[in-house]
Amino acid sequence: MQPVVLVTGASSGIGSALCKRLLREDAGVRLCLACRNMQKATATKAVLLAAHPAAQVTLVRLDVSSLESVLRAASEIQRRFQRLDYLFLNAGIMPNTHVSFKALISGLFSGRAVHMLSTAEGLLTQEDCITADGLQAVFETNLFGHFILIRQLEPLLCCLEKPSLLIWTSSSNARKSAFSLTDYQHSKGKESYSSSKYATDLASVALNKHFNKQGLYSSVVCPGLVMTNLTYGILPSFFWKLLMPIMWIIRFFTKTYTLTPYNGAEAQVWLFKQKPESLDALMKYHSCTSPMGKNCVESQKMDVEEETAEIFYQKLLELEKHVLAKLNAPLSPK
Ligand SMILES: NC(=O)C1=CN([C@@H]2O[C@H](COP(=O)(O)OP(=O)(O)OC[C@H]3O[C@@H](n4cnc5c(N)ncnc54)[C@H](OP(=O)(O)O)[C@@H]3O)[C@@H](O)[C@H]2O)C=CC1
Ligand SMILES: CC(C)CCC[C@@H](C)[C@H]1CC[C@H]2C3=C(CC[C@]12C)[C@@]1(C)CCC(=O)C[C@@H]1CC3
Repeated sequence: MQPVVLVTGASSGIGSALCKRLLREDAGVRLCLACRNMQKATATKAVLLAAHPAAQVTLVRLDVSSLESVLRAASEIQRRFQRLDYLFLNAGIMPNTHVSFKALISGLFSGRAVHMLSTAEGLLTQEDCITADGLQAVFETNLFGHFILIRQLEPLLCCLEKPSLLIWTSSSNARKSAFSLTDYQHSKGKESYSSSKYATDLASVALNKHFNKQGLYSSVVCPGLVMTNLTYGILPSFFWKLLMPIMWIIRFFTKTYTLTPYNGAEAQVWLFKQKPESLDALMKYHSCTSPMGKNCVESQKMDVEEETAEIFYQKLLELEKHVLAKLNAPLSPK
């Protein structure tokens, strides 16, 4: 049986490159692109089919920042497929971002320059907003919408005979100090992206604890710094083009400047080839690119405590109960 793979945010950047690479690995995969913009999704599908005319590529409309859309997409996916082998939780936003050039310049002359350039620690702030569901947009898009999707798709994901794998696109910008259990949506701070990505790491750890015995595994990847619409929202694309020679030089000091979506998808493609049971729940898998442009994957232990992950998971379940009751929707399966 050919694996069924669903990718959220497949219409551009890392998600779209991942789809291309998955078909190159195994032209028989049954690929479902879950996207909010059907025009962009159709264009991506056409590109995939041009390279692999016999490929099985379908589309499903999914806006992870709308619970109604998530519930509709989940029931459509359940109608179409009997199981899901891989679920790539990749859609993400980093809206209204400001770069602190003062921190950048002083950081460049400190002993932490390489760390700063690979994690963006202390460099970025965001202005977040509230969605129609009454949740913080970055939290709902990057984490909670995906969490509800997983919970709704449990019947397709939990099978002891054949394990399934969740693969979250996290970030080197995930930071413990940006996250708080008392304000896990990050409504008060200005680092909603860092907080949402740290929350992703916590959720993945907790999902492993609760679902491994049911045949569902979860892993986290970090694509490195990649030129996509997300990064073009931080600085304009012409600016990035000017910076390109500097970024190639930075590659001599850190392998995290993967720069292209193809390179950025390395860890996701690597995970696709692993046995879910063989993965370490506490590791983050990083896409890396050498100065010569050679790709590899490196694993690094996450800065996550299992007790915090469990408390956060219980909070996510409480919020799920609350929002589903508001929508008059049945609770996800136990
Ligand atoms: N670029 C980078 O340097 C890094 C990126 N990442 C992560 O990689 C992931 C992919 O981002 P990247 O490829 O860089 O950026 P892109 O902006 O190119 O891709 C983001 C994708 O997510 C989709 N998306 C955004 N909001 C929603 C939503 N509400 N519902 C459904 N889909 C949505 C976008 O859809 P649409 O095309 O309609 O906008 C797009 O397909 C993100 O999770 C990001 O945080 C992590 C580390 C570094
Ligand atoms: C190349 C430099 C001389 C100048 C670029 C400075 C900053 C704009 C960038 C330095 C580190 C970058 C970074 C990201 C965005 C751009 C930087 C802040 C990310 C936050 C993008 C999204 C992620 O998920 C992680 C990236 C970490 C590094």
